[in-house]
Amino acid sequence: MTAAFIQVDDVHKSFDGRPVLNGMSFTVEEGAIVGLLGPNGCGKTTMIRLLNGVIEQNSGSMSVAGMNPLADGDDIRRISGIVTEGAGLYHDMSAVDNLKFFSKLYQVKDKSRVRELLELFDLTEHANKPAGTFSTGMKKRLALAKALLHKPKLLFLDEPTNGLDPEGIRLVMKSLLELNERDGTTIFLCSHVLHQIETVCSTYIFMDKGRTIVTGTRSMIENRYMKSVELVVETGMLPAGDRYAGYPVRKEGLNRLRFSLPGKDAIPALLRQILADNWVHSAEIVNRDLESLYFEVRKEHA
Ligand SMILES: Nc1ncnc2c1ncn2[C@@H]1O[C@H](COP(=O)(O)OP(=O)(O)OP(=O)(O)O)[C@@H](O)[C@H]1O
Repeated sequence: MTAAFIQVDDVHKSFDGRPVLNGMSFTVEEGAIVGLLGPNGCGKTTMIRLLNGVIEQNSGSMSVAGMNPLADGDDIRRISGIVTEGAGLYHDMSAVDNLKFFSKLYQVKDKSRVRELLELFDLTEHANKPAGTFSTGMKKRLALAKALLHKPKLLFLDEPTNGLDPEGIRLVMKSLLELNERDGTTIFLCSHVLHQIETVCSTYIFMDKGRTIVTGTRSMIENRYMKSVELVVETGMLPAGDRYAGYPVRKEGLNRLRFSLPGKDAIPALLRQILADNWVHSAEIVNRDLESLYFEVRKEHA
C-alpha cells in the first residue's frame, strides 16, 4: 500500500485553552482534489495552518509528503502553494512586480512563468496596476497566480472562489481541474459553496466541532448516508394511487412524478415499466447533490 500524501492522526489544537480541533484524523492520496467541509468556525482554516506548519498542534501527528509540518515547514512550503483570505500580496506593487518578487523568493527559473500565469488568470491587461487597486476577485486571481508560480505539488485553498464573479469562478474551477489532470497537483480546499466544489472534488472530509465526522469519495459517502433516491420523472403516465411499482410516488407538477426509491439499482426496472405504457422524456435524481449529502451527514451526526 502506498503511503498517504497527507496523514493526520488524532490532532488536537486549542487557542488560549479553548479547544478548536478535538481529534481530526484523515488521509489524502496524492493527486486527489479534496474538499474539507464544515460549518463556520469548526476549524477548517486552523487545519490548513497546522498542515503548513504555521501553528503547532497540542497533540496528535501529521505528515505532508512524508514531512512533519512542525520540523519541515519550510520544505513543505517549497512544494506547496497556499491561497487564504489574507492573500499575502504587496498592495503598493503592481501585479507583475508581485509575481516577479515571489518568483525570486521561490527561486522560479522559468522566465515565462509570470506572463503565463497573468494570462491564465486573465490579468495581463492589469499587470502594471498596483495590486491594492484591484477588486476582491482580481486579488483572488492574483493570489492564485502567486500560489502557482513554483508549480507546487500541493495546493491549499481556503475559500478559493470568495469574491469572484461567475466568469472568475468558472475560470478558477477550470484551472484547478486542468492543473490536477495535467500535473497531478494535489488540491486541498475548503469552501462553503458546495455546488461549486462538487464539480472538482474527488474526495471529501466532513468535519464538525473540530472533529472529522466522515471522509471518503463521493460515492462512498453517498452509499453510507443517502437512505433514499428521489427520482423525478417527466412522463405522461399517471399513477392510480400513491404507489407505483411498489415505490411511493407523488405528482410534482404537470407531467412530473417524484419517486422515492431505496437505491439507484431500482431505476432501470422502474423506467422500463413506465416506458412499457407511456412516454418518458427525462429522469433526474434530485437529492444527490453535495448540499443534500452535507445536510444528511450533519443530521446523522447532530
Ligand atoms: N489565532 C487564534 N487565536 C484564537 N482563536 C482562534 C485563532 N485562530 C482561530 N481561532 C478560533 O478557532 C475557531 C476555528 O476557526 P477557523 O478559522 O479554523 O474556522 P473555519 O472552520 O475556517 O471557519 P470559517 O468557515 O468561518 O472560515 C474559531 O472560533 C476562531 O475564532
